[in-house]
Amino acid sequence: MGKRIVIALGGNALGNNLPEQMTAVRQTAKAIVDLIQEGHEVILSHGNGPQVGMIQKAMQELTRSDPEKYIPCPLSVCVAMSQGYIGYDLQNALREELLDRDIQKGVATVLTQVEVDRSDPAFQSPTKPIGAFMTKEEADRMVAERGYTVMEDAGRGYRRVVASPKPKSIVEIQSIRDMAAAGLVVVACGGGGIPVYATQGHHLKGAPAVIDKDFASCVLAQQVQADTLIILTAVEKVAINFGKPDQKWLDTLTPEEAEVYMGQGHFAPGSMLPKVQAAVEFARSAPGRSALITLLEKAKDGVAGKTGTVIRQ
Ligand SMILES: Nc1ncnc2c1ncn2[C@@H]1O[C@H](COP(=O)(O)OP(=O)(O)O)[C@@H](O)[C@H]1O
Ligand SMILES: NC(=O)OP(=O)(O)O
Repeated sequence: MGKRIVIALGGNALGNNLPEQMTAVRQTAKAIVDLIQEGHEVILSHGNGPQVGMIQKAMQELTRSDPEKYIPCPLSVCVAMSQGYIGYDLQNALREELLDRDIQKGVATVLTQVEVDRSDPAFQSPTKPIGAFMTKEEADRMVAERGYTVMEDAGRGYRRVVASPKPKSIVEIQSIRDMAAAGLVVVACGGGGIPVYATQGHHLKGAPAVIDKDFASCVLAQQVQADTLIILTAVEKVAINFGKPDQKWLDTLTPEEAEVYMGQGHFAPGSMLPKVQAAVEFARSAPGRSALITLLEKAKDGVAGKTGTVIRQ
């Protein structure tokens, strides 16, 4: 029987630049349409780290070129632009793949706002890497010239980091539910959602942050009553002792086991840790719910129980 599945797409599903994204989304669309063809209802979310960094840098260069003509562009607006641009490529790749297989199904991207807490301590300590990788020298220059906060990102180089508050609720959730109920493939909560907080009355104000897409996808999966949250990334399974001689790939994890491993530092912060945290929170949110972490091209096998790491009670 078909399941309702929320799929969070990681960086390798989108690539790091415009041409890479155009190519990557074709493979991504094939993996997703495989699941749709098997009768599953799919709601998609995706990351935006490289893309939002690129957009933000471009907007900043514009302002630097003529500060009187081009006023600074808030980070929340850059997130909205990244949702539009990534949604555009995903929508088209999915549309094409569905038509090629004679599946009559619409695809729609929802520009999604996600509420955060204005007093979230994350605003005071940036942790979310965005944009391209830099050498130590490039990073030092950006700190001096632009006032960036930079961090070393999992042994891969230096990146700018911005605040990443926790998602509380999804503003457009009813529209997402309605569109999914109407049979559309919905792309929502891209880049973790446009971070906003409530001010006076019904007004929502954009926040200078990038929400983690795995945490936002967990909220989305709960709020659409999904059966499964699938986090697609660059590894087939989650490991303990990752990258060490005694590395061990995990087929299943209970929330309790995951907590023990988290406490022992097996999952890297900013990469595997938020995925495992999101998977645990979803698995615990209601009986019968499970999360799967696997490779994009293994999504179908993972849903069939043949591979990936499954997190369930
Ligand atoms: N314990 C672990 N098990 C598996 N992968 C891990 C682990 N710790 C860190 N990783 C790394 O985390 C990466 C996934 O994180 P990241 O690349 O940030 O995700 P995304 O796919 O969302 O862009 C994997 O490709 C792997 O290199
Ligand atoms: N917003 C977000 O989590 O993006 P990445 O997955 O690209 O880091």
